[in-house]
Amino acid sequence: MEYNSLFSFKVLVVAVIISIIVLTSLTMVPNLYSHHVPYSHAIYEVKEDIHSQSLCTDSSDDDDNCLKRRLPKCLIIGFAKCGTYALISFLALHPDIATANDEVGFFNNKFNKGFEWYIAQMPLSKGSQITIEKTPGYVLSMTALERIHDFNSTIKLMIIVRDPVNRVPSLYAHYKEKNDLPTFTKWIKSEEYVNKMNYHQHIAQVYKVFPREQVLVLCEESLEDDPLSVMKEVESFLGLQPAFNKDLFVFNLDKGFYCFNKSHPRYHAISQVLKIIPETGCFSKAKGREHPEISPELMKEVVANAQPYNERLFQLIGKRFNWTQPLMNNTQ
Ligand SMILES: Nc1ncnc2c1ncn2[C@@H]1O[C@H](COP(=O)(O)OS(=O)(=O)O)[C@@H](OP(=O)(O)O)[C@H]1O
Repeated sequence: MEYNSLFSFKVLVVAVIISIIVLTSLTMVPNLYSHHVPYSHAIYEVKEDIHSQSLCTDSSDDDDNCLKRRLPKCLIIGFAKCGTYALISFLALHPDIATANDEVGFFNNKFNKGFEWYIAQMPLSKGSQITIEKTPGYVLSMTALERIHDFNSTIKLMIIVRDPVNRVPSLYAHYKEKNDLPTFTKWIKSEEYVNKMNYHQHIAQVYKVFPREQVLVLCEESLEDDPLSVMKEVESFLGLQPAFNKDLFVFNLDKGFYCFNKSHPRYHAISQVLKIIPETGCFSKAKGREHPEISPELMKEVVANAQPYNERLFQLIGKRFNWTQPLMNNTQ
């Protein structure tokens, strides 16, 4: 009898302890939909929750309590090898931005999959967040641009360009990994190469379809040298509350590029979904590749070839970038 009551008492104590543990842990799990959760925490939990299923489907798109996949309100449409991945990844640090992880290629290559498929490629987001997708090939296709316009004529577009002197070797290194290319000297005589310098022609097409105020043209060299100032420019273009600051980025001497500041709390929220080396907080080695060695003579040729294209670009967009100039005749 005595033994029985002692046993019951022990069971009761264990039950009470378990209940306390369960209740405590439940109250510690932040509730995404609670207005008591500090704003910034809730947002980063949303980003961490990026791979889970849609949590609501019927509410209005603007509903901030509704976590679901939303169609993009901004696209990074070009150009390949101009820092598009660094751009979208750094933007993911903003609490009001949700970014698609991979290049979706919907408007140029996968349009027949339909919008249901497209939306399924998007990250989970809250109503107040802007979803951004990047596919550098969109800028090269008039069909894609027209489809984007039909989809949303007020969508914002970002284009990032790079000094051809840097982009051309980057493209060459990229293609060379997959294809049997001629030597760099031969390649820079090819039509394919000449096309790669022709930002002007493609951006002119964009301006035929979209009003200029919906299109932001950025420069890779600025993103590389001073990511914060580029992020601020984008923040203002998208009409977002300022949330970027210098503590988010650190220059990594080994990599030679700005990387994420791993000790910043916002980094942890996005590091799971981006292609980042965990030890360094830098992008993988596919970003920041070795470029082919270019002789000074060849470089002179690349610069001279690019010059007229660059001028046309600057005229078109109404701003200049500090790109390589050909040497003056008397210093050659
Ligand atoms: N912070 C930072 N870290 C690493 N890399 C950076 C960064 N900022 C810009 N870049 C430049 O991005 C170039 C790759 O461009 P993309 O991401 O547009 O390439 S891709 O088209 O998606 O393959 C890549 O080109 P390569 O140097 O030729 O590899 C980089 O120069």
